[in-house]
Order: sequence, then structure tokens, then C-alpha cells
Amino acid sequence: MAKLLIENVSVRFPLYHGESRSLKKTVFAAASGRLGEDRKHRLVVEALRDVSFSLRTGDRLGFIGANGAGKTTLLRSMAGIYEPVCGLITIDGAVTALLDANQGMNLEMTGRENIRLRGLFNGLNELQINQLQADVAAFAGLDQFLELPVRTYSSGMIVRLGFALATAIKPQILLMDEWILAGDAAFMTKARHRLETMVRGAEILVLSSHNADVILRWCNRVIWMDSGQIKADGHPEEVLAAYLPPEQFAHAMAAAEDAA
Ligand SMILES: Nc1ncnc2c1ncn2[C@@H]1O[C@H](COP(=O)(O)OP(=O)(O)OP(=O)(O)O)[C@@H](O)[C@H]1O
Repeated sequence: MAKLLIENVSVRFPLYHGESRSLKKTVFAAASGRLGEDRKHRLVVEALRDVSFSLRTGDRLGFIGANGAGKTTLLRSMAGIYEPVCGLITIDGAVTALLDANQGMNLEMTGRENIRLRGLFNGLNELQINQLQADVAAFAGLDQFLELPVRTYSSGMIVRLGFALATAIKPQILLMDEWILAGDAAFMTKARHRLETMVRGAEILVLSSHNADVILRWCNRVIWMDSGQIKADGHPEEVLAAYLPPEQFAHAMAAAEDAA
């Protein structure tokens, strides 16, 4: 039985070199009134403020919210990439975090070597690693590119390899950002079944997406993030109906039904 407990979590980013941060991030932070000072008088962005919720086996949670609302920060905190300044994150179960296409890949190693690395990391034996290599190679369709360093791949090729690798191992708690939906149309048609099998196989799913129909199809709960705080938490249809303009909501409902 998997469990995830987020208690009064706040995350702040000190801005040591304000000028080197992306303009987009600075503008969002300033516009949403989340720039402040910490005890050492450093300029900080308050990315998450006192966030609490809990999840258990069977929960399939979607995060929605405007750019800069805190969705990625929350996913990354749950994955252990960011440490909260206060609050507690307790996780009972094995976490698979699919937050970037090339996450966990060594760009200097070949595609094939990366598959092997992932297998070793997941505790697979030689036979299972050989099966993983065959499975990922067949699915990613990268042919001879698998023998070249990943740094020579196009971004679409990295998505293919990242996707094939990510979906080859059955996760218990799955944290996902929407990069995984970013393959080209032909690839996504082929990928859809594999992705849905993985998503449905996870005990707990947490997905951040701007794609409302995907949230409607996969999630049974939605948290709406706004300026680093939870604005609404409930059934996907109710929260999305409040979040989206009526035509967009109707469109998403129709698209979710078509895809079902
Ligand atoms: N590495 C960072 N350094 C400084 N501030 C950051 C950093 N990452 C995020 N922030 C700030 O934290 C806030 C939340 O950002 P976050 O990326 O979590 O938003 P998001 O909801 O995922 O947005 P999007 O939909 O655009 O991906 C923003 O105001 C942003 O300025």
C-alpha cells in the first residue's frame, strides 16, 4: 500500500544572481507578489506556501494552474529534488519521477549504454537487462542511433528514448510532467497504449499538465495551484469547470470522451 503525505510544505528560491535567472520566472514571481526577503536579507521567490494534502493507493492526482503557479516545484519537491524550507514530505513506496525527457541519462553514453544503466539502477539482472534493451530499442525505433552518444540526438529522439525507457519499468508511485506527451503525432499514436498501460499500472499517479482532456481521462482528483498555494482540491470535473472558461471546459470534456 503506497502513501504520500505533504504537510505544510513551503519552498523558497534565493535569488543570488537575479540577472542570470530566466526573465519568464522573474516576471511571474514579481507579478504574483511572491518576491520577498529571507532572514539573511536575500531576495527570495516563495514558490510554495504552506501546501498540505495526502495521497494513497488508487489516487490519481492532476495539478493544474497558470504558468508559475508552483506545479513543477511541487512535483520536484515530491521527487526529492528540492528541499522544503519548512514542512514535511513523507513517502511510503518506490517513486518513479518522469520530470524531464533526459532525466537520469548520461549524455556522453550511447542510447544502448543508457538503457543498460537504467536496468542496473532498477536492480535488473543480465537477462532482464537484455530484454529491456530489446524492448526499448524496438519501441524507440532509433536503429543505428542507439550506438551513438545521446548528446548527438535531436530533442525528439531524446523524447523517444526517454519515453521508451520510462514506460519499460512498472512504477509504484509515478510523478509525471507533461513532457511525456510531447512526441510527434505518429510516435504518440504508437505510444498511447504503452503510456496508458504504465499510468494505469501505477498505484499512485501525480501528473502536472496544461492538457485538460488528459487530466479528465487519467485523474480522479485535481489540485488547482495558484501563486504557490492550493486554490481548489476535488473531483476533476468540478475543479476544471471552475478553472477553465466554459467553452474550453466543454471542449476538454468532448475530447476526453472521444479518446475514451
Ligand atoms: N530555480 C528557480 N529559481 C528561482 N525561482 C524559481 C525556480 N523555479 C521556480 N521558481 C519560481 O517558483 C514559482 C513556481 O514555478 P514553477 O516552475 O513551479 O511553476 P509551474 O506552475 O510549474 O509553471 P509552468 O506551468 O510555467 O511550468 C515561479 O514564480 C518561479 O518564478
